[in-house]
Amino acid sequence: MKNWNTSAEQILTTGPVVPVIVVNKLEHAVPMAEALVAGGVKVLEVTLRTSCALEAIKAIARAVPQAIVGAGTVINRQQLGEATDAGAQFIISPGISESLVQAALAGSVPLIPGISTVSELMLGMEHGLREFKFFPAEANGGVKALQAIAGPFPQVRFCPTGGITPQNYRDYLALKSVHCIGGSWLVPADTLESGDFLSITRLAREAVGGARG
Ligand SMILES: O=C(O)C(=O)C[C@H](O)[C@H](O)COP(=O)(O)O
Repeated sequence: MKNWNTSAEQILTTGPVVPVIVVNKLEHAVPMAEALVAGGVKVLEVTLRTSCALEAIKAIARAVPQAIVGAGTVINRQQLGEATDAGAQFIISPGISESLVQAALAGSVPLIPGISTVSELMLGMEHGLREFKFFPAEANGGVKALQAIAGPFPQVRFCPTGGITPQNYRDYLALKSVHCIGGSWLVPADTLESGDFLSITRLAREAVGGARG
């Protein structure tokens, strides 16, 4: 039984785009989150790829209550526990494993695992999950592949991620099976590194605006 304090659906239907973020310097975390929120993007995936990622999640959770901050690149039980303790409101994984799903089901925040095959999707569905990341979206066949995979499972919804760009994201959002998309282009490494938070707000605003149009 899931005992999550929110649902994966709630997270993925908050907005059309989820930035996939790599924070290298802790001091960037809060102004970056504020910049994204100012641009209309509330759901933030901070990847556990850097040494300050957990601290970044903690800082955003504390200082930017309008944001819904989650942890990405979570690949095992230990990281799931650490991210939840840091205040992550959801967990995203590039893939799916039995032990990660078990850990998530025993925890308090939603897991959105990555799948790239029908069999992985079925593994998640066996545990009652209905929301998944489709990763790596473009390399795995893009919109066509996702449509084919989703075909037999009308109740399942996705957040495609990996190779999504300002040029192709609307193609994914047009699918009924897609709640939102994930992308790193919303927080470019050099933009964050130079502290150009106005550009981050602009990218967020453009992405949200473009999704509606
Ligand atoms: O870190 C994770 O948990 C991942 O699953 C990988 C990310 O989702 C992609 O690296 C984002 O892809 P791009 O937008 O093409 O840069």
